[in-house]
Amino acid sequence: MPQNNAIAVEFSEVSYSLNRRPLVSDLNFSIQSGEILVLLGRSGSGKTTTMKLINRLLTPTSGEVRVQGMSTVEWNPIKLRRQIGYVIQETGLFPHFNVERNVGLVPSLEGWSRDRIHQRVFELLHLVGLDPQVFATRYPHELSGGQRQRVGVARALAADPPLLLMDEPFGALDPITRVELQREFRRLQQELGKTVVFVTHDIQEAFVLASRIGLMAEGRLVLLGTKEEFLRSPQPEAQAFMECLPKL
Ligand SMILES: Nc1ncnc2c1ncn2[C@@H]1O[C@H](COP(=O)(O)OP(=O)(O)OP(=O)(O)O)[C@@H](O)[C@H]1O
Repeated sequence: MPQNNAIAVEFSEVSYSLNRRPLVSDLNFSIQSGEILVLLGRSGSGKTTTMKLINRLLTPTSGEVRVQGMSTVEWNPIKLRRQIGYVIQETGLFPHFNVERNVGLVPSLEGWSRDRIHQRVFELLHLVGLDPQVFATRYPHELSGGQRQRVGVARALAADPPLLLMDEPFGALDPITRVELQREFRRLQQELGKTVVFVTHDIQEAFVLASRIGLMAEGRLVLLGTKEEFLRSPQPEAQAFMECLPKL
């Protein structure tokens, strides 16, 4: 179905308002297949809203978001979301399902056989660095925060979606586990070649992960470019973020 192999997602003149108050405005940008686009911005700048416009948790007030060349409002929302893995800070794991059932959820909704699901879950747990023999039967409350995030990533990858949306997935972790997961995630992404949109307000995380950084301020995309372009930019919000770097 992709009409343009190079472009996974395209925002065209997109604005979204709630009670006439614009939450994001005039978004015009494309996400290339296989890149990690990091949306960076301070709290309330519109990052999550932008993300939710991709998987149609929100629809634009004006303009169009195209996924694989087709407007999100033309997609069947269920089919659209099956193309898109979603990882959020709280992971959204079901507390009464063990790890195997949580990771195998989408494949089971898609009608895979039990054997195939079992095999896939074990493969994915390996991939995210969890021993399936140890973790498959555990429940979310029996895991550390970092382990839960790994399960969240495994679940998002389960049905092999081409696109991953990750909203502050490592935000609640201690700094060492966080850096570890960032590095592993980057390696995993290179290996699997997924397109990733990653939301953070941490400039260091943006620099570790990004193919390109999209900087948001007050609901607008004020800069979109490589790390080098970001470093050279005179844009005041980019400068403000860079001033945070030495403190780290
Ligand atoms: N359901 C809602 N009702 C009212 N205002 C909302 C709603 N959702 C978001 N907003 C407002 O929209 C703006 C953008 O929110 P958004 O969650 O996209 O920001 P963000 O950059 O992801 O922030 P954070 O880093 O704190 O998660 C904020 O001012 C927020 O208060």
